[in-house]
Amino acid sequence: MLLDRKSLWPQLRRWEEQAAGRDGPFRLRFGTLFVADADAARDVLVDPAGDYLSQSGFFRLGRESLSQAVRSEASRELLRVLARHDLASSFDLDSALGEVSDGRGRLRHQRWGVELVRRYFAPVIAHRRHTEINALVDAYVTSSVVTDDIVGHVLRRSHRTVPAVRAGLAEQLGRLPLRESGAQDLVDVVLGLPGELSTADRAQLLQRLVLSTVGFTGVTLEWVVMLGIRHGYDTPAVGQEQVHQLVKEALRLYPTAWRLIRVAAADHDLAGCRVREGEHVLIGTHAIHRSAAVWDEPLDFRPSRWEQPTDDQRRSYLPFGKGEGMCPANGFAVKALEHLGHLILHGHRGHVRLRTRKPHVRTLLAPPAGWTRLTPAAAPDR
Ligand code: HEM
Repeated sequence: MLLDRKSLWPQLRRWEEQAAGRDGPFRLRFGTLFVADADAARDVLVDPAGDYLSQSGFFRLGRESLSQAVRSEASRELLRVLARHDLASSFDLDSALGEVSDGRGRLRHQRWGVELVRRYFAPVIAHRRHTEINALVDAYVTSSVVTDDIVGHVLRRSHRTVPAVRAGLAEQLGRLPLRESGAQDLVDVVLGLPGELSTADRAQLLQRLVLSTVGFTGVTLEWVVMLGIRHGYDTPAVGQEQVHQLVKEALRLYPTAWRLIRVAAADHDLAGCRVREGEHVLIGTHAIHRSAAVWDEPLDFRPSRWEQPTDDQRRSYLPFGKGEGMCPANGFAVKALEHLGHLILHGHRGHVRLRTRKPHVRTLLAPPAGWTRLTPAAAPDR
């Protein structure tokens, strides 16, 4: 059911329809509680009563999350690393686009965004001198992030190359000294994490950080560019503010992180529904973002709705989660998307060809299969 190779998009649409007809959380066929209401989602994510296990999608080893203290320190360190780099000035878009296009100059969906963002974030992920680590990160991005998390060809297990990549990263990390003068990249961040962590543990954490950094941002970039082209934003006249609204609206209608999962730590009530200890709760960000009770014409792609969002809309907007597990890099990710989105749309005319109209949903909610072609705008306008 949930684990076959197909896109989960029809399933998501069914859940959205079910949610529209209900007043509160409801159980899915396989028992998980589905939450499609912003207030209930906040109760779970912010969790003032401590009813849920403290979980992290990325700061974890296997299923075991790192302690909240370590996660907070790691998030702070991550933000310090991000602040050290001026990615906007060091990035060469044209050569990156050339490298990620196929032999016929096309950008293939469910792949190109991740490969481009991998290049954009290269100085953040690992310094250029870490040649081996960079080669392993590249292998991980193409084999596992694209294949497992976006396209989803593999059932349950990660791609067969993942253990070898992890072992290689562990070996490389084991050779590096801990930097005394503060972290410069994600390699330093994982090396500096406190606690009894083996190099294999640190390698696993590095992989998850690469997935969060590159996977989510890359897929969102594909949405921004594809929707931007379809709605006429691929013009030298496009402004930063328009791209800002475009990014916000892309993340509303197609939230890359389409669901957040938590496990109940104790029996309790949630929005009138009894939740049992150990039960899984799935917060359907996509359903919250498409609720007709909150958004006018929710299925319409309308960036102008962000000119004056209501309080209710602000509260119901959760593309980066909420509470202690919220994405620490949310502001940074939006800035990167605005920068890249503007660079691409301002400097090119685009053409999109889709093989299907339906988004592709696995771990991430990605654009439909197909491709985008970019043609540089006339020289004086660039
Ligand atoms: C559009 C891009 C992005 C989206 C949509 C996104 C989304 C999310 C979401 C929804 C969560 C919370 C998961 C949960 O509560 O279960 C999260 C957590 C996280 N994100 Fe992001 N993210 C993005 C970009 C980034 C980037 C660029 C980085 C790093 C530079 C990053 C690093 C992290 C980390 C480390 C966590 C775990 C925090 C913790 O558990 O304490 N993310 N992200």
